[in-house]
Amino acid sequence: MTPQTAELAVDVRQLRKRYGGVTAVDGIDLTIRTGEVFGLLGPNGAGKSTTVEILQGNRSRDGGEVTVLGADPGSAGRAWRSRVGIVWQDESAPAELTVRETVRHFAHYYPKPRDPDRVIELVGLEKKANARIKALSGGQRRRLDVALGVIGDPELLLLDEPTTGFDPAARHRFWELIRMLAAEGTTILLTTHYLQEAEALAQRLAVIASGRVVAEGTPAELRDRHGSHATVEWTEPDGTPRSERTDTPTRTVAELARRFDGEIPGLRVGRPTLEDVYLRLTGQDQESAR
Ligand SMILES: Nc1ncnc2c1ncn2[C@@H]1O[C@H](COP(=O)(O)OP(=O)(O)OP(=O)(O)O)[C@@H](O)[C@H]1O
Repeated sequence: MTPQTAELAVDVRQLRKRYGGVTAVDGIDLTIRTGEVFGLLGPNGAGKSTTVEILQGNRSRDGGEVTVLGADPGSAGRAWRSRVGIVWQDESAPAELTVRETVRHFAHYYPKPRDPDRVIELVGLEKKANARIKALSGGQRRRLDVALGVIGDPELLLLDEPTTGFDPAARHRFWELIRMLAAEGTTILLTTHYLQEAEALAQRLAVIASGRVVAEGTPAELRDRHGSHATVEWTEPDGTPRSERTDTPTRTVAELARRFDGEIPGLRVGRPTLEDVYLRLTGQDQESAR
């Protein structure tokens, strides 16, 4: 193994997966460095879940090479599994058990688990520690799923849409948890539909559409590379609102300042958001404009 590959927690080359006549993953390359938080973005049906399931070793592939923590997930054993944290979307934990009983029960599966009560607190379920699973709300249930994903103190955490169904406070609490795990050195891959979430958490992102990577980089790189124009908005003295798309907003503002001889009424300079870039990259900007 070269030093470079040793630094990679996930190394995917030309991954392919078909379901009958449907090509779900069409030659994806992905590298995730050890200790990095990596976001996988893409519209419904882009191939995100399929990719994550292959990385987890829960789905076979039709082509390509996949290395996760130094092993092929298709053939890796139990010791490898205990190093990878997975958050299931349909966890079949027994509904009659309480939250604390469930987390303690799952802790037994791992050689070096985290403290169950600490994990319950981390996901914000301390007030529900003695509640039965069947009495949890959907969002509380998802938080329990996250608790079960991190109880084994994994080196790599694979999260497929972890915050779907969370209220805003729970989402922010989850972000804190991810940041804390990342600060402790956990490598994290998460798929999400929330651009704000990707931007808040991920050091690098890949955008996939129709089973292919259409862009990869830091959120700032994606914005700079794929969303060049800024928009300058102002109001004319007769009250008419005006706007101009430009690559040189500073020059536009300077010209306006000269013309207005001082304050420019209604001045706003907008840069494309990651969401604008994402919609363009995935071909959804035309769709949403229609
Ligand atoms: N078990 C399956 N059998 C047949 N087709 C499947 C199966 N799982 C996924 N697909 C198809 O493969 C493609 C990729 O699906 P996948 O679930 O990986 O996308 P996704 O990016 O996770 O979407 P979403 O954001 O909606 O969860 C879709 O066209 C989907 O219909």
